[in-house]
Amino acid sequence: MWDRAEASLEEGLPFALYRKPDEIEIHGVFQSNNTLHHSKDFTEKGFVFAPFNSESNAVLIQPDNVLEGSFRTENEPSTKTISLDESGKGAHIDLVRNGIKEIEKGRLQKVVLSRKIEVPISKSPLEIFETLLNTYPNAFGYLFYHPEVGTWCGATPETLVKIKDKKLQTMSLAATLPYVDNKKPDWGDKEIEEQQMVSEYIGDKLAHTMERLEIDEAESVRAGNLWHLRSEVSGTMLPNLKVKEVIKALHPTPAVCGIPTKEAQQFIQANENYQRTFYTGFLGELNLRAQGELSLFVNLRCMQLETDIASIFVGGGITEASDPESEWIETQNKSKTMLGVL
Ligand SMILES: C=C(O[C@@H]1C=C(C(=O)O)C=C[C@H]1O)C(=O)O
Repeated sequence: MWDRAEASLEEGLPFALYRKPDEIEIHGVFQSNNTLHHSKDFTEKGFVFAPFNSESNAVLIQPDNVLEGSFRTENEPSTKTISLDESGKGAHIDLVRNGIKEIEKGRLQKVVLSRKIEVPISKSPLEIFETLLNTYPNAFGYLFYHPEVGTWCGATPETLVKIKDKKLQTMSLAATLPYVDNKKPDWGDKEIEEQQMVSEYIGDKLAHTMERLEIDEAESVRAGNLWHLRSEVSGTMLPNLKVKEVIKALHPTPAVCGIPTKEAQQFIQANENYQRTFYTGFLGELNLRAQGELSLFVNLRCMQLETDIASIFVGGGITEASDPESEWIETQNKSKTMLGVL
């Protein structure tokens, strides 16, 4: 599979390699020509790669060749010290301040604001991906390539939605604290409320589409060097509900956009200093195992790889209680997930 991926990179042919959280199998979806396909309604078969902007088309890699292999994780001792760069601090703090002002004016309840960090790289995409798989066995790890889209990889802790036999699973994931050895996180009211907002939003969005819907209590989950708060959400879809409607209801959730969605989207578009493209979009398996079965993840803790440079994308949820300096530190901490594999 690795040779095949290497050859596809050389020949400019699209593919995706991925490993689901806590699994050992690696899957490869390879397309045998370089056409740029899109998914119209998520009934197609393949690997989907969708941008943040829900109005734009989702890219589809057609499964001309599907390969499976296993990957034995070697726990690579992390000898690396990650050096963080303070450039971009002023701009990010201003962005967060503007977000807080907008919330104070009553136009928004929450908005997720992000930035892009460019770093030089010397490793190949496959080398980076291998390190990523070794470093983050609990994440959804992927490497995506399409000559017209670019090369992306990531290790995301967040499920957008899984569907099988009309049973649906998703999650409300928000709030962040750094991981400290042998210590449980001590969540403040700001974090607890921030995550509850996401849970309530998902509940409201899905309620009318489900026969039954359960939202679990929030629990602390570790994602690399970070903690998050997560509630698992599960339900049974109404018989005639289409997958497209579920995705439309869920993407983008306030874990990556804000509340209300449209106003938050507009604020992000007008104020962030770059284009998110596929960061905070979603990706994963579409009808590959069975029609109506999918496993999609939110594109977080990710980066776009170019020949000598990687662009790492990081953001955080802003509410009225946010402190701009802490939000800057949070994005610095989040950047360590990808910096750690370069
Ligand atoms: C936006 C990101 O992460 C999201 C935002 C979080 C937060 O605001 O605390 C936590 C997890 C994710 O839902 C990111 O990692 O870039």
